[in-house]
Amino acid sequence: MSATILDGKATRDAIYADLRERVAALADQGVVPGLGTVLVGDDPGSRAYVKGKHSDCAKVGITSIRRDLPADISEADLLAVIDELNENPECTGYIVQLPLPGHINTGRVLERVAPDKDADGLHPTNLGRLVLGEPAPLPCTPRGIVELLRRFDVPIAGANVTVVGRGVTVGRPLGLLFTRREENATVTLCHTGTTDLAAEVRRADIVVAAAGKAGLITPDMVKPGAAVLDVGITRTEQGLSGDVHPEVREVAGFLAPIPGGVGPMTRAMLLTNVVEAAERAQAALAE
Ligand SMILES: Nc1nc2c(c(=O)[nH]1)N[C@@H](CN(C=O)c1ccc(C(=O)N[C@@H](CCC(=O)O)C(=O)O)cc1)CN2
Repeated sequence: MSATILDGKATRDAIYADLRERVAALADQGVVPGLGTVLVGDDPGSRAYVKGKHSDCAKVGITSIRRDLPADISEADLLAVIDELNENPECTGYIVQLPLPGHINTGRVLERVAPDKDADGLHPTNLGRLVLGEPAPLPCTPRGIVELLRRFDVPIAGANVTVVGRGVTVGRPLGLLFTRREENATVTLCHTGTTDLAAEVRRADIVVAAAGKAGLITPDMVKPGAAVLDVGITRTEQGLSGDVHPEVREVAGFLAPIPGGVGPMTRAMLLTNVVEAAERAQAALAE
């Protein structure tokens, strides 16, 4: 039996149809959401992701603002760009594309983003709000994963979830999301110090692989019928590889593959965060 594919592209298209209507409703009230991106250097992957974000904005009717900066920019000059976007009224939300070059302190840069303009949900204040269960923009990949599972009716409440990878953009915030009351799952967060990864994966109803190690999750590690979501991307001369071995498709009940699974949802959740922030600001003005 082959897994049902969690189709991120079709789901993203449905989300964009809804966002287009919400952006039009905001425009009727004189509000135009604007997404800014800050890209440092010329890593081809990061360039492609930023380009994708701007083409998505055009599809939905969001204004886009680009700040493409040289790889050797000083941290002080980068912080000045952040300050400018914080003040720019056309930019209602923005992101700093990660990873940043090694000479820049990523934490210091993300902390400088105004929390109300943090479209990525990665500002410490917004991560703190997530811990506290307060409304906040949610990190895009974790939010996209939960949204994809919901839309395909994969049961989350009561599920045992194993997340492989403890990075700040995926693994850690995803653990927080799955354990909120709304989701009510039980999470095991695995990392390089996990002693028996296969055992942790084998007892999971939902597996999220975000380690960046091609083919790490093999069919023998997966409980038959489990939902498996691939997030780790490794680029080789032969093309893209995910963390999930291709033969997992024969064991899993649901599979979010690379490409076409979680990635398109990451993009869709970014625009959702931007539209929601504009709606919140509009509602506050109307009060
Ligand atoms: N500031 C941020 N930086 C990064 C994030 C993030 O959410 N915020 N996530 C990733 C990169 N990323 C978006 O920025 C991203 C990664 C992958 C995809 C995607 O659609 N992937 C395709 C595969 C094609 C490919 O990667 O070449 C897919 O899975 O179908 C979208 C966005 C790190 N940085």
